[in-house]
Amino acid sequence: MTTSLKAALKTHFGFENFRSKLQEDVVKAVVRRDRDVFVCMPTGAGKSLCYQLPAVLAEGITLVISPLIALIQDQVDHLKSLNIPACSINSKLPAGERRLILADLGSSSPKLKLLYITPEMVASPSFQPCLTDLCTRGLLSYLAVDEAHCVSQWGHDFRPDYLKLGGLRTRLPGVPCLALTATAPKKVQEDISESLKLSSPLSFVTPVFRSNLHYDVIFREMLPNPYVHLYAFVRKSLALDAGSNAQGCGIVYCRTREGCETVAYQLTKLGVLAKAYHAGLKAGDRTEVQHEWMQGKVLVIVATISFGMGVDKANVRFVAHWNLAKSLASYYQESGRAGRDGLPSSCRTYYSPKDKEQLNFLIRQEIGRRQEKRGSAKETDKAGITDFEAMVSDSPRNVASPENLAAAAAAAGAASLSCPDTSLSLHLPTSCRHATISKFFGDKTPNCAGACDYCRNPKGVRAQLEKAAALSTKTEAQSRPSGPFGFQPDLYEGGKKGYGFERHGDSSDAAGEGPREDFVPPDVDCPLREASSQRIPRLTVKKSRPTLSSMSSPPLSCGTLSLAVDLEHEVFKSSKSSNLYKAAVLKKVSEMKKTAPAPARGNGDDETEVKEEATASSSCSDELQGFTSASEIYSMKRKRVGAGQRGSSNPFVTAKELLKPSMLDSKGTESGSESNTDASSAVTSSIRARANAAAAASLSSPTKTGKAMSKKQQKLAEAAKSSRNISQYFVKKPTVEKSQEEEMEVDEEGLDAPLSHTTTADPREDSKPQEHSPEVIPVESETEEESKTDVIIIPDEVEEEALELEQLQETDKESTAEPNKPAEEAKPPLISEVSDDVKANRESPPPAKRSRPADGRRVTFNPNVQERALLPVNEPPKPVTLKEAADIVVRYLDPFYTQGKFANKELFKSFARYLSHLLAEGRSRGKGQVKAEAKALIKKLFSSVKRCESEEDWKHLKRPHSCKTTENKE
Ligand SMILES: Nc1ncnc2c1ncn2[C@@H]1O[C@H](COP(=O)(O)OP(=O)(O)OP(=O)(O)O)[C@@H](O)[C@H]1O
Repeated sequence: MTTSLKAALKTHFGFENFRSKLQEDVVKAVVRRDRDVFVCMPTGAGKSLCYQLPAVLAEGITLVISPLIALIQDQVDHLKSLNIPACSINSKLPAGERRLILADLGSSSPKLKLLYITPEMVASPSFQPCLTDLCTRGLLSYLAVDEAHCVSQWGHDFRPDYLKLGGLRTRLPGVPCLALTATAPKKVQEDISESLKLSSPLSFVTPVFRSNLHYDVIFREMLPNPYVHLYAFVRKSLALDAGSNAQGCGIVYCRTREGCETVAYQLTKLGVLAKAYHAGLKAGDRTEVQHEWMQGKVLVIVATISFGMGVDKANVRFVAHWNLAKSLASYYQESGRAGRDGLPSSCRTYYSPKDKEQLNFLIRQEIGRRQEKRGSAKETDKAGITDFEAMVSDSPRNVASPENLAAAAAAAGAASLSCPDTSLSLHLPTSCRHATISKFFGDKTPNCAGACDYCRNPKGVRAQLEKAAALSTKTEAQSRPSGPFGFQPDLYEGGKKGYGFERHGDSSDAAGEGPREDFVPPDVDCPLREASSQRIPRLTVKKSRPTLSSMSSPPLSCGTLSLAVDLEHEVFKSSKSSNLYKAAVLKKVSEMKKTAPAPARGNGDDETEVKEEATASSSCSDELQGFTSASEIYSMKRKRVGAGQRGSSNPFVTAKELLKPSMLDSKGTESGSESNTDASSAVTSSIRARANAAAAASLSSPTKTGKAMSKKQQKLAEAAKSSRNISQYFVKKPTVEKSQEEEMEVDEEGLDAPLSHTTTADPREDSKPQEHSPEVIPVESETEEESKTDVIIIPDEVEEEALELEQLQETDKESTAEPNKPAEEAKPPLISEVSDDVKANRESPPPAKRSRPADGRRVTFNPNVQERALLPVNEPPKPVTLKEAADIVVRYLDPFYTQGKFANKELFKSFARYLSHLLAEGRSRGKGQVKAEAKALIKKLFSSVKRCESEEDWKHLKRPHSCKTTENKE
C-alpha cells in the first residue's frame, strides 16, 4: 500500500515523499474507508493532501466543505494546475459553468474528483436534488470538512452554518467523513466530533508546537518610533542587509484599513516596499496586491485578517501583528502563516494596552449582543473571553509580582466564569510563549529551545513588563491593575467586581459608605467599565449611563464609545460624590463639544468597513476590523497623511463616491449634508491654504520672484494673493472696459437674482458699491481656524493649478472680449434646468436689501450673446460633443475638480444635471455657449456654497433659490 500511495503521490502531486509520518498515516487511514477520521495538525503541516490524495484514488466524488469561497478558489486552482478534476459550486459561479458541472455530476460516470462547497451552499435547497442524486447513486466517496473548528461554538471562528453539517452527515450514512483543523483545543475537538456525528473516529492529533517559529512581543507604546522599529524587524527577518541573500516576504496584520494604509506607507517611506490589503480596496486591486506579494515583487503585505486564509506561501519569513489578534487561536492561525517551508521565521506582536482595552470591550459587547438576540446566556459565550484572556489575561504588574498574581488568581476564582491561568497569557507571560500556546491547545509543554523571547532572555522580557507597568502607573495615578474581567479589588474597596460576566452575582458587599439606593445590577450590554461598583454613594448605573451616552454622542464609531467609556471611567475614579461626578462629566462633555470639529467625512467609513469586512471572518472579528483606535479619535483632528496615500487628506472625491451617499439620501437612510458641508469647507480651506502656501513660498524665496519667476508662477502668486475670493477666477479681467464690465455685472446679477441675493446681502457690499461689481461674491474673512487647516502641498498639484489658471484666464479673455446682447434672449437651458423653482421665485419680490445696478436695469445674463460674438455671422455654431462639453465644464470647475474627482456632491450633481440636459436637448451647441454656461454654473454654485454658513443652509442648497442669506438671517 505504501508503495502504491507513494507512487500516486508522485504522479498526481509531484511529491517524492509524504511530508511526515503523520501525513502518511492519515492518508492510509482515509484510504481504508472503514472509519471516520479526525485530523488536528499544525498550520502548514499538509492537511489538504490527507483528503486530496484519497479523493484522487477513490472512484466517486469527494465533497469538500470549506468556509470561504476565496479559500476554495485557491484549492481548486491548485488542483486544476495539477490536472486533478476539481471544481466548486458557489454563488459566484457563472450560470454556464454551473450547468456544465451539474451535467457532469448527473452523468453515469462523472469526471469530477473533488467538489468544493461552502456549508451555506450545501444546505441550500437548490443543491439538494444534486446531493440526493449523488447519494442514491453511491457516487460520493468522502465527505471532508476543512477548518472543522468552525463547527464548534467554543472555536474562534464559529460559523452557524457548519452546524447544519450534522444533518448532512446523517443523510450520507455510508460515506466516511474526515474533519480537519489546525486549531482545536480539547473542548473544540469534542464538539467537532459530536456536531459532525463522527462515529468512533480515528484521531490524529499532533502538538501545535512549531519549532521553526520564533515568537516575541514588543510594547509598542514604549517605542520612540514604532514604525522604525517595525522596519528594522522587517529588514532583519528578510535578511535585507545580507544583500543578494535576501529572502522571502512577510505579513503585517492590522485591525483597521487605515492602520494598513499607514503602516504600508511608513514602511515604504522607510525603504521596504509594502502594500496594503483590505476589504476597502477594489477586488482587482486586492488581487493585484496579493499577486505581487506572491511573486515577491512586494515584500510586505500589510493586511487586515481578510487576508491569509488559504494563502499557501512557503517562504513567509515573518508575521507581525501591529494590533492584537482577537484570540489566542486566531493568533496561532495567523502567525502560523510564517515558515510553512519549515525554515526559521519570526512572529512578533506589537502589544498595546489600548488595543487590549478596545478588544476587550468589543468582544464583550459582541457577546452581549448575541445574548440579547438569543434572550439568554450560554456557556459557550465564555469562549471568546477565555480565548482572548489567554493572550492578555493580566496587566504587566500582576505578572511581574507574585502577590499580584495571587490576587488576580483569587479574583478569577471568585468569578463565575473560570479564567485561564494567568501564566497562560501569551503576551504578558511568566513563561515560554510556545508553552502558553501549547497549554491553551491542551498539549504538553514543548521544548522551545530559545524559539521565543522569554526563553532567550527572560530578564529582558520581565524588565519590559515592569517598565510598561511603571509607565501605566504614572498615567493612571490612582488605578490598580485590572484583573480578569476588570476586577480591581483595591480601587473598589474590596469585593466589588467590575463589569463582566460575574457582575450580576454579587451586590452584597457595599463599602460602608453612606446610604445607597437599592442596587440594580447592570444589564448585559451596559458598557460602563465598572458598572457594578457602588463606590460613589448614590451613583447608580441608571444615573451614570446617560452621562456616558452624552460623551459618546454623536456615535461616530465603536471607537468613540470606547473612548467615552475610558473618559467616563476616569471621571468615575477621580470623583468622590455623585454630584462631583456629574459636574466633572458635564465639564468633559462641554470641553469635547468645544474642541470637536464637525464630523469628518470618514466617520461613516468605519461602519462601512465593519460591514465590508464581514466576509473575512466571524462577526466579532469583523467588528474589530472596523474599529478606529481611541488614540485616533482622541486627537479629534484631521489626519495629516502623506501624498499619494490612500485615504489622504485630499478632499476630492470620485463621482461614484459622491453618488453613494446621495443614493442613501434618496432612501432616507442617511443624510449627506454633514459630509457636504465638510467637503465644501475642506475644499475652500484647501484651496486657500494651497494658494497661500504658494504665495508664501514665492515671498520667502527671492529666487522665485521678480524676473526669475515663470509666467505660471506669477499667475499662481497672483491667485494666491486673491485667494480669499476664489470667485475672482470667474470674474472679468481688470483690463476689461468699464462699460463691458458693467454689462456683465448686470447680466450676471440677473442670473443670480432669483437664486440668491448674495451679492448685495453682505452689508460690506452696500458700503462700497462702486468698488466692486454685484457679481463679486462676498469675501468671508479667513478665520484663525481656517488658516490652520492641515493641507499637504503637493507640488504637482500646484503646478497643475497654475496651468489650469492659465487656461482659465485664456478662456476668460475670450468671453470678456465679447459684446453683450439684450436680455430678451432666450433663457439658456442651464438656467431653466438648474431649478424649476427658479421661475416661481423670479415672480416673487426681491429681498429688501438686494442691490441693483445704479440704473436699475434688471437684465439676465445670457451666454448666447457671447457665443454669437465668437462666431462669424450667419454661421451655425460648431457642434460640441458631450465629451467636449464635459471637458469645458470640468475646466471651469477648477479648482473644485481635480484628477477625476469632485470636491463636493453639489458640484457633482449640478454638473451631472447639466450634462444630462445637454444630452436631452439633443441639439448642437456652440463651444462658446457651453463655456459661458459652464462659467455661470460654477459661479452660481460657488456663490451658493459661500453663502451657506450652517449645515441648515447647506441642506437648502438642494433648492438653491431657497438658500438662506446673511440678509435673511438678519
Ligand atoms: N508530502 C508533501 N511534500 C511536500 N510538500 C507538501 C507535502 N504535502 C503538502 N505539502 C505542501 O505543504 C504546504 C502546506 O500544505 P497545506 O496547505 O495542506 O497545509 P495545511 O495543513 O492545510 O495548513 P493550514 O492549516 O494553514 O491551511 C503546501 O504548499 C503543500 O503543497
